[in-house]
Formats: sequence, C-alpha cells, structure tokens
Amino acid sequence: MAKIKFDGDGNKQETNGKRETSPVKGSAPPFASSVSSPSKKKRIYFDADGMDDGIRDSARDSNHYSTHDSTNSPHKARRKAHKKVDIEQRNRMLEIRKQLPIWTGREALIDAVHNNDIIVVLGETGSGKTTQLPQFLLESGIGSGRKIAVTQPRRVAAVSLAHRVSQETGTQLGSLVGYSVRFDDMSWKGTRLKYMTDGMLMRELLSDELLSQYGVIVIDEAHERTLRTDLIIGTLKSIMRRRHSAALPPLKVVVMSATLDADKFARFYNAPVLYVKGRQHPVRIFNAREDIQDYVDGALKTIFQIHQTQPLPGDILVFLPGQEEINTLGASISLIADGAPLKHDISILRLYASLSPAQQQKVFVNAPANTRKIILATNVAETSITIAGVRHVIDSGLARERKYYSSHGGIGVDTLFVKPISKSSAMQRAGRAGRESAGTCYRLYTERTFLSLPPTTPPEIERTNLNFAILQLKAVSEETFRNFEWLDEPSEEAMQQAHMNLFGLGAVNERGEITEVGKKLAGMPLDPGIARMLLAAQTRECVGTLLSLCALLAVDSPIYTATSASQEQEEQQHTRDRFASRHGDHISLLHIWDAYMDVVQSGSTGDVKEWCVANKLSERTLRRARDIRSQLSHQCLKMGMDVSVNAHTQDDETILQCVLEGMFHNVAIRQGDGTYRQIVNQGLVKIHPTSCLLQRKAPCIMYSELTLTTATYARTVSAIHPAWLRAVAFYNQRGSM
Ligand SMILES: Nc1ncnc2c1ncn2[C@@H]1O[C@H](COP(=O)(O)OP(=O)(O)OP(=O)(O)O)[C@@H](O)[C@H]1O
Repeated sequence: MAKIKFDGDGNKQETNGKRETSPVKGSAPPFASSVSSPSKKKRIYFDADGMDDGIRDSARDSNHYSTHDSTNSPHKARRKAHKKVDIEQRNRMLEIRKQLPIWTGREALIDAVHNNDIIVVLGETGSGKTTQLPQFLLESGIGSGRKIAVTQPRRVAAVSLAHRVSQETGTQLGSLVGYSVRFDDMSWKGTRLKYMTDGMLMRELLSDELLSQYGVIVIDEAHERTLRTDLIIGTLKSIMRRRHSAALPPLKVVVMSATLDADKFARFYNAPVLYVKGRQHPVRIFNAREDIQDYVDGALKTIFQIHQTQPLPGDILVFLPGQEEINTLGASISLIADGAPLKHDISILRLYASLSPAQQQKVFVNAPANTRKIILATNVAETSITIAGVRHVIDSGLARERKYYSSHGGIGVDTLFVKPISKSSAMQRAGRAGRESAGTCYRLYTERTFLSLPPTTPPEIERTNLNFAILQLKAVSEETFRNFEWLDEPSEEAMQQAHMNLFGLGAVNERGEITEVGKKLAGMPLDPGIARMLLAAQTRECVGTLLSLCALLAVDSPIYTATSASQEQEEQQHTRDRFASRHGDHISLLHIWDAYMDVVQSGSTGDVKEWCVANKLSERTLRRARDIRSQLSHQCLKMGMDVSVNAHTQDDETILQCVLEGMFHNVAIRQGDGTYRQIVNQGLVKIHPTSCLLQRKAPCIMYSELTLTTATYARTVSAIHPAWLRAVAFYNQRGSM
C-alpha cells in the first residue's frame, strides 16, 4: 500500500483554534481499563449488526422509566434511584472536576446567573462549560427548584453528556440527571438536570408554552446556529417577558458559545458576556502534501500508517461525509486487516446520526486490551463529545450538508450534497484528539486548502426550508409566531415559500393561520410532509402500513450500498431485484419490511441476523426502523388513530397516494430525452442508479429526496399516475378549511 505523505514537522499545533509553534507538551495518561484478555492472533471487532451490549440493555430498561409511562411502579423505582447517591464515586469525580479551568470561575458564574436573567458564556472548548456549569447551577439552588434544561444540537452529545454528568453526581442515569432526545426519553418528573436536543425543547413548548417546569435553560453550542437552536433563542425572549406577566418565577437563560459569535447573542439579548479560559491538550496537525481526491482510500492508508507505527493506547477517530463512505471504509479496513499481519487488534465502530442512541453509545465503551478502536464518524462527533481514548483524528475535510434551493414562484427543493467544511469545523475535529491528552490530527488536504476554507458554517436558517420552523411556531401559538424575533431575519421569499408549502399540505389556511391538520402535523416528531402521509393514511385506513414506510424513510436505506468491490455491488443489485416492485422504491421498501417482519415474528435473533446477512440488508438499520415505528405507533395511538395493519386497504396504489399527499412537491415528468423535469420549479433530475425504477421509463415520478453529485439525482422514487395530483390538491386543501 502506497504511503500518504503529510507535511508537518510535529511542531504545528492547534489549540482552541489558535495555531502555535511550540513543542508538544503533556504526556499520555494510562489507558482506560480494558474488559477482555488479549489474544495471540490479531482480531478485528465490529459493531456488528445485532451485537447487543450492556448499553443497549440499559437503554431498553430505561424505557420502563420513560416519562410517557403511565404506570406507577417505574416512578417508584425512579424515586428510589433518585435518592441513591454513590458518595464515593461522586467524591472521586469531584477531584477530577476541580481540575477543569471553569472550576475557578464557579462562584462568579453562579453570581452572574443570580444577578441577571440572561448571561452569555464564551468558553473555550474543553473548559468544562457543558458538564460543569449546569451542575454549579443545580448545586447552588438557582431556578426555584424547577428543572434545568441543557440543549444540544445533536442527540449523541445529549446522551453522552447525561451519562458523564450522572457519573459525576454519583447518581443513576435518568434519576437526578437525564436526557431527552427524539424517540428516546431517559428522564422522569423528578429529573432536575436534563440534557436534551434543541428539537425536544421545541416540542415541549407545544404542551407548555411558557416552559413552566423549567427554572433555567442553558443553550449549549449556540454558535452552531442550528435551526432549532435559533428557534429557541428567539422564542425564549418572549417567554421570559410573558412569564413575568403570568406571575411565574423568572426564567433564567444561559447561552453558551465557543466562538466570538457570543457578541451577537449578547446584543440580541442585551446580556453580559462572561469568558471562561479553556484547557485543551496540544494537538499536532499534519496536512497532506497534496489534496487527496479519493479521501476514503486516503483515510484507509492513514489508518494503517498510524496503526502500524503508533503505540497503544491511542484510538483513531475518522471524519467522513456520510454513512456510505463509512460503510465503504469499514469494509475496506476489514478486508485489509483480515489479510495483513497487524501489530494490535482493531475494533471498528461507526457513528452517524441515523443510528439509535444505544448504537451511538457503543463508541464510548472502552476497547478490549491490546486493541485499537477505529471510529468512523460523520460530523455528529465534531462538537461537545469526549470519546475517551481518542488520540488520533483523520479529517477528510468534507461533510454532507442539506441545502434548500428556493425558486421564484414555485416550491423549492431540499438537496443533500458533499461540501468542504469550515475552518471552525476543522478545528473542532482536530480538538477531539486533545480532550484527555496530547494528540495528532491528519488532514487529508493541504494547509493551503485549510486556509481557503470559510471561517464558519453558515447558519442553518440560510440553507433550510422554513416549513418546520413556521409550523412549530404557529403550533405553539399565533402569539408566539407574531412575537418571534429572528437572530437573522430570513428572506421574504423563503417565508412565502414556506407558507405555500404549508398551505399545500393543508397545515395553514389561505389567511396563513394554522389549521387543525397543521396542529396535528406539528405534534408528530416528523418532517411535516412525512407526518402528512400518516394523516392521509388515517383517511384511507392504512396507518399501520404507512407507519412502517415512514419509519423506513426516517433511516438510511437498509440495503448496503457503496463498496468498491464489484462482486458486492452485484450482490446488492440482486437484493434490490429480489424485493423490487413495479411501482418503485417505496413499495420495494415495504417488501423488505414485510419479509423482515416475517422472520422477526417467526425466527430467533440468530435467524434474523442470518437472514439479513444472506439478503445483504443492514439488520441495524431495520432494527432502528422497528424502534422508530413503535414510537410513532405510540404517538398515533395517542392521537386516536387505528394503527392496525388493514389487509383491505393495503393495495400499493392507495399507499402511494398517501405518500404523494406529503410529497406532492417532489414530482417530476419524463422528458423526451429520458430525464425528468420537476413540476414545481422546472429543474431537471435523473433517477438514481440504485432505484428499481431506473429502467422503467415511468411517465411521472415522485421521490423522497434529491442528491447533488455529478447531476441532480432523485432517490427513493415511485411511479405515480398524473391524475393523482389533482386528487391530492383537493384532499390537502379540504384539510386546510
Ligand atoms: N465522557 C468523558 N470521559 C472522559 N472525560 C470527559 C468526558 N466528558 C468530559 N470529559 C472531560 O471534561 C472536559 C470538559 O468537558 P466539557 O464537555 O464540559 O467541555 P466544554 O467546555 O463544554 O467543551 P466543548 O465546547 O468542546 O463541548 C473534557 O475536555 C474532558 O477532559
């Protein structure tokens, strides 16, 4: 294997975004404890499908304690756990906490929150903001005995932080300290410190407009400017005012940011800024001598260069744009590792957004002795988290991003594409190697390329459609929508398009007011279009089937996709052919689902695994879809829907008509040259090669998403009858009356 050449004499370091030239400092602490004995022969471990572990079990148990659970005994158990504190552990962790830079500012921070309703904390990464500041507030009794919420843009961070802080407090996860993320709630009414995604706090607003159960809201990673964080920041301003007039105790707000964007938040809220100095261990940066086009291959070579030359302990974290690249690289690593003599065992783990929280948490489990963990991740691992043991980062410099293209007079489209990251992302990625000790970061791009990157990623509000945002604000109340102040005002055109989309879905009426349909759509933890499909299914009595389809659309494709081996590509094509429907990919997905559920219901866990392997399907993805389906089903039952699978209304065309009600704007008509023209903005799209409709020449198609690579490709495509479009327009608008 040819070696990758990196620039860097080992002196270049990056510490919290500052490039320095001092020599490497700090020494590595001993490796965290290992759990199994080393083998003579080198082994490869995988986060294989179906491989359950302790975390999975505890997550499963946690459902018994869910706040949604109406039985009493779990609450009793929680209450009991709530009172149990492992004093020894708490004291041991206290010594570690006291080493963090933020500890010296403890009193000043508590005073500042006492004396101000809002403060902005500008803290360097690694200073201890996220784990410590909420504990300081809890310990000081701020918040009138109400809960403290800490919002995170990403699920994996919310869950792992709650794990860490519950350890630090010596309590059981889900009792004093808990988390709440989409489709997974590990908290109860007695939880005082709740790490949650910004999206979950938005959802809580739907049932508690003034967030009356909270005394403090801490908004973490505010500089990431996700759409939901922006929505919370804007909404809190009016909530604070309205809590005063409702004679509720004041709501305290802490906005935490890692960059100089802090000034923007301070101006917005007219709030003081407090600075916390950070402590980041030095990270040596190595830039590639030339930009590496085949970054998967570049990452592969770099992994083995590190593995064969660097001592243990020292796990490797690789940043890639998406799941496809992760799967490709994972397969290549195991191929090479199978045939080559390795210095140590390796354990390959994956981390990306659509994995379940339990699957994501596997990356935090220590590797067995004499084993190097290789974690293949997307940008979900970029901020907030600490993966113990990681000393080396490999950065492809790329991320998959969703961007919304608006269009004059029509309805814009969401497109996924791979693009270079920002400088601040690159620095965050490098920083993951220096959380516990000195580390190294290998960039698969030149220093020149790094210097040409934009300083920050633009706020999500500038690259997303506003359907969700407007619907959520209106669902909280028209007053919330009217009083809402944007940190960055979206364009008038984007607002109009969102209103048009929502009108098309029947979510708002012609005066722009939210309808009953709109309120139902906002209440579902889904994109409004997907939620609309479920409502359509209610009318057509096929909710049970649509639930399965919506769950499948919420995860990645269960069919293994890209790997470079042509034999594997052929096998994947066989899988697609085996389950293919003449109607297209949506029904094909349901064919996979039905076959999978047959095996689940009749076979053992081993049978399911074997069946998935034999059919080239990801059991992990299907299991995740099953989890999501059961959560959605619970939600639909609460809304009074019949979720049974009704054999009489199961015909494929009825199901596709339901899908079309939520995706009416994702429709294209076939042209003479074989391409398709979108009906809403006249753009040209091609059917993705993985679609079973590729050869069918259907005159009219609908699709779930567009991907922009060498052309604009429609993915998850089905053939529809043009006459259905008229019926859909009628149904949706009838819903809005
Ligand atoms: N799960 C963990 N395992 C080991 N150490 C941890 C863990 N979580 C946090 N730490 C330690 O605590 C330090 C502070 O973490 P914390 O997340 O509070 O920092 P932060 O200031 O919020 O940084 P960031 O902005 O990067 O999230 C980390 O640098 C690390 O040394």
